[in-house]
Amino acid sequence: MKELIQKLPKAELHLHIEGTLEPELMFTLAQKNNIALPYQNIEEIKSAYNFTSLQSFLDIYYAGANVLINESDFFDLTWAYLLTCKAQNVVHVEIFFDPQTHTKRGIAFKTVVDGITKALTKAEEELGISSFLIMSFLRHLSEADAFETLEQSLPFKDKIIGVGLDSSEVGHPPSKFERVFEASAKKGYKIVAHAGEEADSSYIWEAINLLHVNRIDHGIRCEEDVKLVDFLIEKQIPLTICPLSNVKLKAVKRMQEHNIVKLLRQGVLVTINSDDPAYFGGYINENYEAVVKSLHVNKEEIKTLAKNSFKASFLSEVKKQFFIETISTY
Ligand SMILES: Nc1ncnc2[nH]cnc12
Ligand SMILES: [Zn+2]
Repeated sequence: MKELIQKLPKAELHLHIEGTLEPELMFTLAQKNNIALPYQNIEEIKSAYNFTSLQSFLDIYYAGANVLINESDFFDLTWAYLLTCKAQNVVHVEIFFDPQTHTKRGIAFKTVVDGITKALTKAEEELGISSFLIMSFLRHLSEADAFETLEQSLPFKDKIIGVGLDSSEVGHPPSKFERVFEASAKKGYKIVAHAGEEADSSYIWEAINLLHVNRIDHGIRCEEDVKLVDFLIEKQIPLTICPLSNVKLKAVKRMQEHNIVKLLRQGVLVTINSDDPAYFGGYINENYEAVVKSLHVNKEEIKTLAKNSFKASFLSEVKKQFFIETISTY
């Protein structure tokens, strides 16, 4: 199975580029940019990654992102991730970035976008990896703040395919951002949102009915509501699930209890993704392997998961079909 997972072409649809900051690069950039870290060495960084909830992770994740200052830092971060994609046969990526995490610290929107997109362009040319960029609004901040970010993004619209919603979920429902998502859709952005990761299934309904999402990020709490699961199946609204993340952040107790395979067998369009791989102990292949090990999926189901990653992507129908047919030959 490990060999099959490695060989299959895959797309990654739920990946926060700030969440690919490995401790080694965090340390190097901190020294280069003269940023104080609350850790003396790489071992101390790694041992801080013992999360009890989404918020306990986010506190450390935002502190880590403080080392990203220059365009070249964003380039190096993104390029390192793309090299891992190449090694794992990930051929298409749809990457999130959190503009507010950086603009709040005085880093220009342009610095962030230029650094990331230069790496994405190089990856297309040199590694054959295609990509789209999605900017996420931080839901713990205000609606006004999100509107300001939407405005800032407009000069870079040709580089950004869509908008998302992430950060602290409970207490910040999709309804808080209904108007800014409506404005984003009017500008032509595609729409995704984190929902039902920690918060209940009503957040998923809101993401569908109020934000009009193209897909749901996480969405694992859909299973609380049979009508919602039926709706996801009927409309084939994709869920971008991140198994290792869910266990690390205690959204799911143990991998053996994860519902991804149950949802897959019911006909939900689920995909496997890594979320913040530098923090959660694995990139995409390690997520597939963890699911195989604990949930006894068979070869055909693995292939379906890989096919789903293309089906749920923003690629053209022709490209989707090409990858789906290629996977069928394995
Ligand atoms: N898993 C996650 N949930 C919400 N916001 C995030 N930002 C980065 N990773 C996230
Ligand atoms: Zn996420």
